[in-house]
Amino acid sequence: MDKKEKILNQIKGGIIVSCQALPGEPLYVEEGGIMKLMALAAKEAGAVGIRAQGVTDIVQIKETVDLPVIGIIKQSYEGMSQFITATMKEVDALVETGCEIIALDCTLRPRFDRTTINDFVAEIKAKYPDIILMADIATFEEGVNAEKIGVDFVGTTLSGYTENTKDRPNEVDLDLIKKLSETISVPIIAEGRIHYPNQAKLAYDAGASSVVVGGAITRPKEIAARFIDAVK
Ligand SMILES: CC(=O)N[C@H](C=O)[C@@H](O)[C@H](O)[C@H](O)COP(=O)(O)O
Repeated sequence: MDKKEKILNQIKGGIIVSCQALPGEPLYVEEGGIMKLMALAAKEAGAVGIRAQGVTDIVQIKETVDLPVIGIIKQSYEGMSQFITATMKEVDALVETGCEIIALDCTLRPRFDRTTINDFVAEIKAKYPDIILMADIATFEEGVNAEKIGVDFVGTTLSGYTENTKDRPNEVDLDLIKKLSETISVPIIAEGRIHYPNQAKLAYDAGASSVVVGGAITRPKEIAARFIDAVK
């Protein structure tokens, strides 16, 4: 069994917990320390993988739990909408951490340097032939394109967060999961706006191979707000 197949088997059918806090969020600590504990809690609960942001958190999480890690680096660049692992600089840093999968923005939005996502993925694969990539996409067309350029997983992460998808309901995009899973053969990772356990189940019913849940587990401010809004 090759590395990719092994990871797919590890994460298939389970819950990957996204453990992220960015500067400005209550659980963000520059020197880390919090997200590795979130990852430990996730692992003890039976999570099959972790998604994490930034070198500090990824390294600490890898020292704490022996689960496959999907690594990203969020970095904004002027004049560019992409901010999840947007350039080779972030890919290089993620490879260095040893995270098993690297996720990157694979939307078809224009890029600041006038390159295309197809060129960028080709460049990454030429530099790191064994790399395992997850494409974070927002639309069906982007998922189809991501398979064509040879990514290993397609994630619905960005549905609802781009100009042409911002009107979609604030919940998991089951239609996108279903349509993609009926069309492409690359495994689909359902991610984004899964707030309740039954939505994770519905994502599987729609054809996902794996499911990422973030804020509903690891962002207490978001969870508290949901309760507070409900009783207003
Ligand atoms: C759009 C964007 O920047 N998404 C990020 C991607 O890594 C994270 O902020 C999300 O928490 C993650 O995708 C999990 O989604 P949710 O927290 O909704 O379960």
